[in-house]
Amino acid sequence: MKLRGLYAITDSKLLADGRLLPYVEAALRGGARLLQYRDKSSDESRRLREAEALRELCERHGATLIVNDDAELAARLGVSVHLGQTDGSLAAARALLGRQAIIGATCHGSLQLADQAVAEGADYVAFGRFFQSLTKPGASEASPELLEQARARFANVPLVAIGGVTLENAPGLIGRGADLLAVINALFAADTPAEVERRARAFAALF
Ligand SMILES: Cc1ncc(COP(=O)(O)OP(=O)(O)O)c(N)n1
Ligand SMILES: Cc1nc(C(=O)O)sc1CCOP(=O)(O)O
Ligand SMILES: [Mg+2]
Repeated sequence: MKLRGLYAITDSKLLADGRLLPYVEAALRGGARLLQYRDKSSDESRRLREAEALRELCERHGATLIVNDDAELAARLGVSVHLGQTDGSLAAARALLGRQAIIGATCHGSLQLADQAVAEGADYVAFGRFFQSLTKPGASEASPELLEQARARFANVPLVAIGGVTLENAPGLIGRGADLLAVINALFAADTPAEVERRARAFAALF
């Protein structure tokens, strides 16, 4: 499967009070290709329930579900995983999830971390944050030039750009080589599902 396009990431505050499923479905209708379930709580039964519901939505819309941080939950559901630098080893996740799963890795602003992640079998590498992020203001920074360097270095590895991505700054990231734009606030901080769908369509049309 070609990894390119809008990569929507859930947020437990923006998608509270019954918004999770209608807003995610709107993003998928609008063309999001990947969906990351990002929930930092320790409520295991709610996490399982929500992830199962998201898997069903993704299946219906031909999108790929990726669980943030938690390779065991991903294995339980038979889906994919995204791991940060302190979220466990990529090799262990591969052993748990098998060859079919997509395993993504956070590489911050570092080509060296990306080299390591690719050597350990990551299916994509994620760089960020490129801009001010309302969701994760303290995330370490990456420069847009880094994307160009990564593009030149990794011909066949999909590159994800994350952190403060908006419809305004997205074309510059794609122009520098991003294959996937990972977006939370600029997609889901919306008053209605219709607005989420409109934004997702606009992001998807950039590719
Ligand atoms: C696509 C994508 N890129 C980067 C991250 C950040 O991962 P991490 O550094 O582990 O931070 P948390 O998201 O777990 O707070 C991501 N989740 N997705
Ligand atoms: C989860 C996350 N990781 C980042 C990183 O740089 O690694 S930035 C980020 C938050 C992305 O949300 P928004 O689109 O609202 O800025
Ligand atoms: Mg993490």
